[in-house]
Parts: sequence; structure tokens; C-alpha cells
Amino acid sequence: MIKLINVTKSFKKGEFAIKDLNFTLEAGQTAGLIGPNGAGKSTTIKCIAGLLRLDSGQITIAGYPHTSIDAKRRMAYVPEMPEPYPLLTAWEHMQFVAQAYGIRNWKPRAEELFERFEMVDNRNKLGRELSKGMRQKVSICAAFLHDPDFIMLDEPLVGLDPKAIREVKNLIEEEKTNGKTLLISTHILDTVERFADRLLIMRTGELIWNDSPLALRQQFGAEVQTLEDIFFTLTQKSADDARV
Ligand SMILES: Nc1ncnc2c1ncn2[C@@H]1O[C@H](COP(=O)(O)OP(=O)(O)OP(=O)(O)O)[C@@H](O)[C@H]1O
Repeated sequence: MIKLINVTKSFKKGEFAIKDLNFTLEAGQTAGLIGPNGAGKSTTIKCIAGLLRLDSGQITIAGYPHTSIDAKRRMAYVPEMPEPYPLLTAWEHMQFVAQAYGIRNWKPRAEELFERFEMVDNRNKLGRELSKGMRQKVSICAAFLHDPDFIMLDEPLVGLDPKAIREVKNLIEEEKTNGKTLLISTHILDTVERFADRLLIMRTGELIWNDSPLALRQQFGAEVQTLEDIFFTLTQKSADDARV
């Protein structure tokens, strides 16, 4: 479903934000993308979403180049820091997405999402008037409106209230059940443990783990119990190796 081949992106000459990244996600997989601050998670997601130009490498979505219309139709992206259009209302964002994707009967799904995320009373607020959490909610509602096959969520739980956090988790569960492919970047390791059947662990722009959580546990054996322990062991080891 999603394939990255030797993807490299730098913002400054000689400093790689991501370097030679290779991974594949099969249809129906949910991948947790984790790593310390600055590891390259958001850059990876923005590259896949076609928001950043690659220095080199290739990305395909369902076999289509990631910047093509065919790829974009199939994907959705919830950014870490959503920036709504300042002069569109929350509801007009839904209308905008519906028009962009050519969805005819979009209102029932939009209403359902607005109810789930308690945005009904805020539907007429302008983008510039929305709180941080409300921006996040509109971005999530908009991402799930066109029934995408592949959904990227960058820190989806940050800034949300408990009800919205629960709804995001429910949505992830529903999309998994419906066979959708998800890539979730988060620092909340409990979320990864609950949902991910593939772990992508990054450090300083490189992938240092790409396998199932079960394989990770098998590799580390009984002495490290939690994903948190393994995360620290793995990312610290990689930092130590880099210093040698
Ligand atoms: N617009 C930019 N201009 C210059 N450097 C950037 C830019 N965006 C990211 N970087 C750099 O690229 C590297 C990877 O950043 P990225 O935001 O992808 O990390 P991250 O893993 O998502 O971090 P966090 O967990 O803090 O969100 C960092 O060294 C960062 O400073």
C-alpha cells in the first residue's frame, strides 16, 4: 500500500532530517512511528503527504506516485499543528473537503463526525477563532470525511480533551476493523502498544527498528518488559553507537 524507497530529505546542506528511509506498509496495517524529538517523524509524514519535496528517493501509495491525484484521493493527513483557513467556518472546512474530493452525500458523515467531536455548537466559528483543540478536531473530522484508505496522524492526541481522545481512539479502531492502513506518529507509547501491528522507530533521521511489537519483545527478551523500556534501550543504544 505504502512504499518508501531510499527517501532522503534535508533542510540544510549536509544535515539530514531523514536519510535513506526504506519501509513498506501493507494494506490494513497500523504502524506506530516513534522516536525522540527531532528524529524525523513529522518530516517523514510530510514527505509522504507530498508537502515536502524529496531530495532523493521514491514514495508510492497503492502503486501511484505520492504526489499524484490518484495517491491523494486515497490518503488523509492530520498534521501536528493544524492551520485552518482563517476566514472559513469549521463547517465550511468540511464543505471545502467534500468539494475538493467530489463527495456528493457528505453531510450525514460530517454531522456524525461533528457530533462525535462536540463541534456542532462550534460549527459557525471561523478558523481564526478556533481554539487549539478545536483546530485539531476540525482537522480530524476533515481527514476522515472522504473515507481514505491510508490515514496519517501526526501526534493526533496532543491538545485534545478526554472525550475527543476517546473518539480518536475509537476512530482508529474502526478504521483498523475496516481494513484501512494507518501511520500514527506519537510519543504516547501506550497508544502504540494498543493499536500498532508494526513499529517504526526512528532516531536522527534513520529507521532503527521496522518490525512487529512481538518481534521487538522477542529480541529484547524477558529482562525488558514494557515498550517504554525497550524504546529507551534502543534509542539510547543507537545514540551510544553513533558516538563511538
Ligand atoms: N522547516 C524546517 N527547517 C529546518 N529544519 C527542520 C525543519 N523541519 C524539521 N527540521 C529539522 O529536521 C529534523 C527532524 O525534524 P522533525 O520535525 O521531522 O522531527 P520529529 O521526530 O517529528 O520531532 P518531534 O517529536 O519534536 O515532533 C530536526 O533536526 C529538525 O530540526
